Amino acid sequence: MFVKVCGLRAMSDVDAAVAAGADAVGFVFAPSPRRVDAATARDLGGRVPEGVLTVGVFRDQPLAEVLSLVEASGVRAVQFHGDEPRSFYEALPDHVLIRAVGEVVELGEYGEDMLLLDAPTPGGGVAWQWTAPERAGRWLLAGGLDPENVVAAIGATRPWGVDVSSGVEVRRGVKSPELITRFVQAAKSA
Ligand SMILES: O=C(O)c1ccccc1NCC(=O)[C@H](O)[C@H](O)COP(=O)(O)O
Repeated sequence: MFVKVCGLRAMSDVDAAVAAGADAVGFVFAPSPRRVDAATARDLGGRVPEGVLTVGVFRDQPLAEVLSLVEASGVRAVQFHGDEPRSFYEALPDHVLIRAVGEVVELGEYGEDMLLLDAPTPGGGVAWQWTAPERAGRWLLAGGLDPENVVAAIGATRPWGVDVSSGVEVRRGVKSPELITRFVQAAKSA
């Protein structure tokens, strides 16, 4: 089970995610209470071992801004959370690409490496009618997951991976190392 913890802003949270066995850590560059600048993402990403993916999260930002933040932060993966066209994906041939969608689409349509099936409001902490795509593949379930419900959610949809943000926070934008640890361990045990 691939586990991504998103919206990290503090070293203690990155360390907790890595220690618990997370496969990816996300830094939000889109407008959000969780937004970080490129220098912060670079510092946080520098704490992460080679095998853990650092992901920059964007939503409907201009391509020039995306490319500049990706370069300055050094993230190895990019997650598009808006209506970014295919050309945005084509502009990043050397990065792992995650396409966030609100409904099931064919994996790889835009050249993405993974799909992320999410609630309509990203990072909103609201569970939706979790549904699995008909075809298996590299897709992540997201939206309202937390340490208490992630095992059942995985059992119901059998995703390739899961992604969490609000469910490991004590308040919006403030993560809890303890909740991060519990979430990653629960997802890995499912
Ligand atoms: O987290 C945000 O504030 C955010 C803002 C704009 C675009 C994407 C954003 N987050 C994307 C994520 O990957 C979240 O982890 C995912 O939507 C799940 O969020 P949650 O329901 O809070 O667990």
